[in-house]
Amino acid sequence: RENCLVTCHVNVHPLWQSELSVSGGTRQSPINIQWRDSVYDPHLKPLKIHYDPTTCLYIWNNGYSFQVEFDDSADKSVIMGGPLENHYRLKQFHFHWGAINEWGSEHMVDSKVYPAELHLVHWNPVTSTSFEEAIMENNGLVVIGVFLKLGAHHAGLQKLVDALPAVKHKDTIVEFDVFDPSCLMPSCPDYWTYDGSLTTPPLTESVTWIIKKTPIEVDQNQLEEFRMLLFTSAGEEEKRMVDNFRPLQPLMNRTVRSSFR
Ligand SMILES: NS(=O)(=O)c1ccc(NC(=O)CN2C(=O)C=CC2=O)cc1
Ligand SMILES: [Zn+2]
Repeated sequence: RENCLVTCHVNVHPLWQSELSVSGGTRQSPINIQWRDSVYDPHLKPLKIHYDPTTCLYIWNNGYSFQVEFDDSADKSVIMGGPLENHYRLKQFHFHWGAINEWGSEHMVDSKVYPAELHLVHWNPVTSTSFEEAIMENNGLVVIGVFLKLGAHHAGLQKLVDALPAVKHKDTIVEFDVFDPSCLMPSCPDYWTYDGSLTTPPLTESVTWIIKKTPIEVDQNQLEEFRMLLFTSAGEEEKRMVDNFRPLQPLMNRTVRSSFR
């Protein structure tokens, strides 16, 4: 007897309903990372991360996700090494998640989807004079992707979760003065890297993606706090902020490199 559960999900967020893909895009994100097709690159160095917790400024709800913004006026919170030729400055981090634990991440690994994905967004101060300029530059940005899986309570994340009720509605903001996002990094150094794009408009093909192999664990309550946020502003009919991920994009003529055998 055919007994299958078809878990399908239709992304209805207006942003992706029109699924505007950059016309003629050849390096769009997110993608499904096929582990067996990724190529080990022995020249890839370990990623070096130096975040200064005092560069943390505030959290805000931008109508797509909640975002933590950093003071990027100096080389205080930077990453280097890995596939990078110079250092990149941390500008912001945000998350993507689903309405239920069965989906939510943007990238997938061998078609495995995670309940959520963290993006730490950095820009190249050597080739650009501002984040806004770097968005338009080829390889102007580096985004580190970290998968979240259901498991143990994440103490570091909880400080962030406790602030979410204050940014429930779109365009609300709350001060968030000291936070070290390296507490959200898995201890395993392994990553994949490939050339891609922003996953929300302007979808520019300016991103060197670094996707960590090992997920971090968060608990059910923490994921449910994400799902209490709203896409909508105060006074509007409430729309829960869930399923804020872009559908998979074609790999086209790209190779995903791995830092590990
Ligand atoms: N999901 S992702 O690919 O990491 C992705 C990352 C970033 C952006 N866009 C921006 O950062 C736009 N932006 C500015 O220009 C200034 C603040 C701000 O949020 C879009 C998508
Ligand atoms: Zn993102």
